[in-house]
Amino acid sequence: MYADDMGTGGPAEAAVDRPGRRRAQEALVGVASEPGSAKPDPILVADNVTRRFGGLTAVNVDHLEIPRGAITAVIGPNGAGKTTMFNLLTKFDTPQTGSWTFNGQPVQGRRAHQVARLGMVRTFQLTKALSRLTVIENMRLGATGQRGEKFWAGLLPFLWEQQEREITERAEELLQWFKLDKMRDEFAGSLSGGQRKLLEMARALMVRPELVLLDEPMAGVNPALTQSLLTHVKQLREDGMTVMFVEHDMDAVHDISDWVVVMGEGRVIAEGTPDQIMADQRVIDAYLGAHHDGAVKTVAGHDVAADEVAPPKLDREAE
Ligand SMILES: Nc1ncnc2c1ncn2[C@@H]1O[C@H](COP(=O)(O)OP(=O)(O)OP(=O)(O)O)[C@@H](O)[C@H]1O
Repeated sequence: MYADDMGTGGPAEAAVDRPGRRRAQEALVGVASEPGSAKPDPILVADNVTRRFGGLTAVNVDHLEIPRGAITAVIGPNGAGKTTMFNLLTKFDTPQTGSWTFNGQPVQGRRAHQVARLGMVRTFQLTKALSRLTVIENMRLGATGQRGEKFWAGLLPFLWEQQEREITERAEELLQWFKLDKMRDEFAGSLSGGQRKLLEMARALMVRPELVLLDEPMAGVNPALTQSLLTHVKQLREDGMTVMFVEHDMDAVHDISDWVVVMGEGRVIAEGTPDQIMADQRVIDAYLGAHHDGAVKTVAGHDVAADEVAPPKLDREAE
């Protein structure tokens, strides 16, 4: 895990070679580009997940497998059910039907904090950093559930103190990695929107997750911090983590993802590599292309009206 490298100046952010990326992409060679396709080593497998709000079916996913060690983007028009799906998978919401396993273990019957302890955590579209707590206090809260969870640690103060010390050390390391260490004692409310997104991601990592779900991590973040965020997400993959992220910015999707899941009206309507997805006529029709609902999209860093959007041709990440 990357935490071990962090004490010595942080992970190799500038690393040109990305074995994690190569591994993830090689593992996906030969995987069918179709909804519900089987993956060689899925970390998450979901079946028959439905969530209705009154008469509206927000999520209706027959089968979904998320490849381990890869970055999977979840894209789709507004209201497609992406956030609701994240809420369900991490038990922030309850479906009408469905079952899913994480690392082969059923998630049913567990609550959100227990799911986090299993190793699956999420961040939110609107950051949840508690503005009247300092940055370090927010980080320490991210470890909730670790603290005092062992019976003997609760009884023996020195064990508890040791755990507290470890939590603080990890928080300090993560803050350093995200370059938030100078803001350590500032109120989270005084951070910029982008810095709060970084804090949110750093806080999610407090529980040493294996799968991180990021809901629109780049939304509202200025270009300089966007790069930093993308670099951090790529580094998670290098450190062996699996990432799922909801994103509308197709540049970001193409830049960092190994696999793309497209949702429409609650269903998974397509899956594939970024190149396959951007050339998929159904996806162009449903989301990327002329029939999109008039929203403005970002292509190659420029905002254009949706009906001007051809399947984007974007520069690939430097190998
Ligand atoms: N708590 C709720 N009560 C009623 N309807 C809801 C609720 N949460 C979501 N919905 C509806 O479910 C549908 C899916 O919403 P969701 O937020 O999951 O979409 P999304 O794909 O994440 O959209 P966006 O890209 O705009 O964030 C929408 O029609 C939304 O209005």
